Amino acid sequence: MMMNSNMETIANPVVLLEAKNLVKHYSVSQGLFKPKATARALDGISFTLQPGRTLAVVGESGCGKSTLARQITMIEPPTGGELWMDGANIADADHATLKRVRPLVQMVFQNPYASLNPRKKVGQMLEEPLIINTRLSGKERADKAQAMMAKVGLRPEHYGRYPHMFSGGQRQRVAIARALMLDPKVIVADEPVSALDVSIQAQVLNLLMDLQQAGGVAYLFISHNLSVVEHIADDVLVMYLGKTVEHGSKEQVFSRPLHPYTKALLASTPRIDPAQRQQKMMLPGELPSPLAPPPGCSFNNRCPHAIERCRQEVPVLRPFDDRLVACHRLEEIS
Ligand SMILES: Nc1ncnc2c1ncn2[C@@H]1O[C@H](COP(=O)(O)OP(=O)(O)OP(=O)(O)O)[C@@H](O)[C@H]1O
Repeated sequence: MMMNSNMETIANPVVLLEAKNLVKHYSVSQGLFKPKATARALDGISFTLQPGRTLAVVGESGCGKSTLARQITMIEPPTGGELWMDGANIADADHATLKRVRPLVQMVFQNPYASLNPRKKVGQMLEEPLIINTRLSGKERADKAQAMMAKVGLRPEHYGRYPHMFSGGQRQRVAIARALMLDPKVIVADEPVSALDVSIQAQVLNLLMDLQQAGGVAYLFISHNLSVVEHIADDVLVMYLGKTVEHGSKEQVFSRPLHPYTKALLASTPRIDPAQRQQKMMLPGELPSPLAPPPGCSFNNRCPHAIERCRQEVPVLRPFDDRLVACHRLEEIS
């Protein structure tokens, strides 16, 4: 976790991907004869990803996590901000640059039942990215696919099988293998274990961690499940209505959450360690619509500490206690 450019260079000189003030707005129709509204799905998100590290992005459904995934994987361009990867700002890159950089970021989706083509055998699915992006021979592709299958814990005979012949956990292993075929530097994993049985989740998480240790890939790990995040993350970015409210190391955020929203999220998560259990604090109300966020701090209508200033002034994300937090009242409530 880095606070400023000096610390960044000292702490870790290698930054694989950097998002600077990333913005994604969608124009939304409100019906006939009504002007279009703007949904601020991402409203100025910044972070860096380093090799071998996992940044978890957490927040309630609708806070903008999947929108962020689509920007990082270059599925759609952001409305504003910068996204630096391999020396290029891919938020504003030409076709040739995108073609070069795209293979460096791969995605693992939530549902391995939907993300794998039911008509293709595992071998075909693994070799497809190689056919498109490399000039390897058929034999070389098959060897690479088999080697990757071994890495993710699949057996050689799985090569000729279709997805329906696998369990959920095995399908997710296939999806992970496919994501790794082009040796990406970054993998965006969007709720990669939430569709799996709880008994299988730890196996897949451990596989992701082993692969990271062996190959140095960075994960942007999107999840609403904080128990899973506690298991896998190095750093945590908490999002609320398209904005970062808290961003720090997992240890800092989990052991001493500062933003009232982070506190509420953690309080609603079952913790194994009794020392980490907190007084239950339920979040009142629902996440406001990104079409009409409340003025001032977007969390003010649900925050137990909100004062008049919170209803008027947007809090900036500022360094506090070795992390970044956006709250006017930190000094009083921390
Ligand atoms: N293509 C789109 N057009 C209009 N609004 C959109 C579009 N995509 C996302 N949004 C809006 O942006 C906000 C963020 O959506 P997003 O799917 O990124 O949230 P999320 O945190 O990933 O939620 P979930 O966990 O349910 O997927 C939501 O209010 C959503 O309605």
